[in-house]
Amino acid sequence: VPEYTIVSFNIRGRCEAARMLLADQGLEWKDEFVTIDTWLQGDLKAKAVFGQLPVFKDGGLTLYQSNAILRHLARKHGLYGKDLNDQSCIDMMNDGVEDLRIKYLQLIYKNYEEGKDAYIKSLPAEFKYFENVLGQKKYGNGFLVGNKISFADYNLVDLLCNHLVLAPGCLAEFPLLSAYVKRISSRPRIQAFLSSDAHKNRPINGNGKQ
Ligand SMILES: N[C@@H](CCC(=O)N[C@@H](CSC(=S)NCCc1ccccc1)C(=O)NCC(=O)O)C(=O)O
Repeated sequence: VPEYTIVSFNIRGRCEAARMLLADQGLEWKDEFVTIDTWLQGDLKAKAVFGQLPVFKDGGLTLYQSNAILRHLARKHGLYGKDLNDQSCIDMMNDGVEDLRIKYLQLIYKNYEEGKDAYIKSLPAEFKYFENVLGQKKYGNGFLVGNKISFADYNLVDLLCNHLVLAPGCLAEFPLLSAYVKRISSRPRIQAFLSSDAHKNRPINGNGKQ
């Protein structure tokens, strides 16, 4: 029986990065999808620490907050760098990814029709920071920090994949970011996960906009 359970809406949303991490690491998990009706009628929301999904269960541990879930898995599975400095740099990078994710979600859920064009025009200014980070890597632009994948990489790749749906050419002027997304998404288990029906049939967001 898989030790991990993800309880979420049937969307990629804030959990797909964790699913990508689990798949890449060869780890099993169970997905429990909650409908909006169940969520609003049931006591799931009332029991949720912040009244939100996703929930992650690891044996007796129940975790909310998608970034806390990523960090928990990173600590358990060696995806948090080689030392304390790496951990802090990885935290810094993941906070940068979260900043962009919040902007993306704001567009999707609050301002899609009116805000889409301006948001896409603002992307080069956002992406150039990550392009610069990859350019500083002495390991040939391998990962955000050091020469080993971390939870921040799964989080960024998931978010960039969402952006490639929103604006297909958005990485064209960022060779390092384009190569980075290709390289990580073609890791065998990630490639298998991304081509699975489970992934492909899951909408990116909860309101059908992408
Ligand atoms: N900081 C949290 C944020 C979790 C979150 O926003 N969860 C949303 C759903 S996931 C998401 S990306 N939300 C974006 C906006 C949204 C709100 C309500 C429903 C669907 C989407 C949620 O549970 N909404 C239901 C509710 O609040 O009753 C995290 O990182 O997990």
